[in-house]
Amino acid sequence: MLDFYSQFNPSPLSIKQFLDFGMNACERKSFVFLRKELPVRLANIMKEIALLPDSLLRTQSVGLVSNWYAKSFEEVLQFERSEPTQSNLEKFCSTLIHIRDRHADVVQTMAHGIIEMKEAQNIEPGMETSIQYFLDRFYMSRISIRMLINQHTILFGELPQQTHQQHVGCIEIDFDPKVVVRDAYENARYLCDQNYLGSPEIEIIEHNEMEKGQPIKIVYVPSHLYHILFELFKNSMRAVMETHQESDSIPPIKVRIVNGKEDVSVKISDCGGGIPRSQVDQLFKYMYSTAPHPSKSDVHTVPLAGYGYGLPISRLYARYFHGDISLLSCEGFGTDAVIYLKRLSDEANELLPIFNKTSSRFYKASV
Ligand SMILES: O=C(O)CCCOc1c(F)cc(-c2c(C(=O)NCc3ccc(C(=O)O)cc3)noc2-c2cc(Cl)c(O)cc2O)cc1F
Repeated sequence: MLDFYSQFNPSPLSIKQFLDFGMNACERKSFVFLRKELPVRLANIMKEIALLPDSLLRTQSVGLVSNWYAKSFEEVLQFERSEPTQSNLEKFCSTLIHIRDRHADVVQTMAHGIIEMKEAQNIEPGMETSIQYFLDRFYMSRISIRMLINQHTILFGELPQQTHQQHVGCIEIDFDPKVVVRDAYENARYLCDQNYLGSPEIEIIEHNEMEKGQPIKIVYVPSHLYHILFELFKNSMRAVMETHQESDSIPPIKVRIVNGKEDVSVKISDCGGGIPRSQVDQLFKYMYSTAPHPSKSDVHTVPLAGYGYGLPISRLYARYFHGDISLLSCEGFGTDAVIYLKRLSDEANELLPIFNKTSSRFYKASV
């Protein structure tokens, strides 16, 4: 069955398609679409997992993740031919929730697999590139599968559909990015105060070149933008506090939100001393997570640094709907991080990895 479903390409949806479907959502149509699309997306990435270098594939952690995918694949397949009766629709919904919970810790578990592999043997040069290639595709696929599951379970799950018409599933229509900028800043600041007994202030400036004087509103997934901003604020605060331990005046973090024709850009500027140009690319690497691995500290002192996966995965969230993140550091002064989000929802298409001969040839070549 894996071979059967992996021969289909995943079908990318745009935010506009998510919206149009969600506005007058029909559970039966969603069920018929997902019972095919989810196995296609799962099978595509499971074929890539099987192509991983043995030293990684054989680790306990990757074995665990691989089993979760196989089990979830089987569970969705049970609905392949079932009638869309009310009870089957309910069973399908609870199966999706069960699958989402099973895969909650995939990121940490994969990170642990990389650590296990590093401990077991030294890394051949080509390996780092193929693991970077794989993890970018693997996490992008995971983001897309969780997006489909969230849309279905929010639209048709038990939870009473939120009355405020602003939401369609996890997409917000009339979304003010300032709200999530403040949210992410406050939460990062809380951790910063705990770690450094202080934190930089924030200044938010808006430029709406398209509708002068109007507040900037976008159609986006707030939780995705939150994930990106929380990560960037943590990094900025860490750099600023590390370089201003002694001095009593801490320079603020400046956020500029700009509404352009193609993109809405959110620039985060700090005076954290910046990093050497040669080190910037390392920040996006899964293998060279800069941060020391968090000790099993008690829950309320969540370390400011995670597994060093925050930035690469944040970039995937930005790229998922064809946006991006750019890091522009001036060593000796500070760093600008720019988040680009597609402004028009019909251009914001899912960016999905496709398993085919080219991608599998990549693995053979680089191992
Ligand atoms: O997720 C995690 O675990 C956190 C993983 C990440 O942890 C980092 C972190 F938060 C902040 C920095 C950092 C530094 C720094 O640290 N500068 C001092 C140094 C000087 C020399 C060299 C060198 O020679 O290599 C490196 C750094 N300067 O600017 C940034 C900076 C980085 C990003 Cl992505 C950002 O959005 C804003 C920033 O201000 C580096 C990190 F790596």
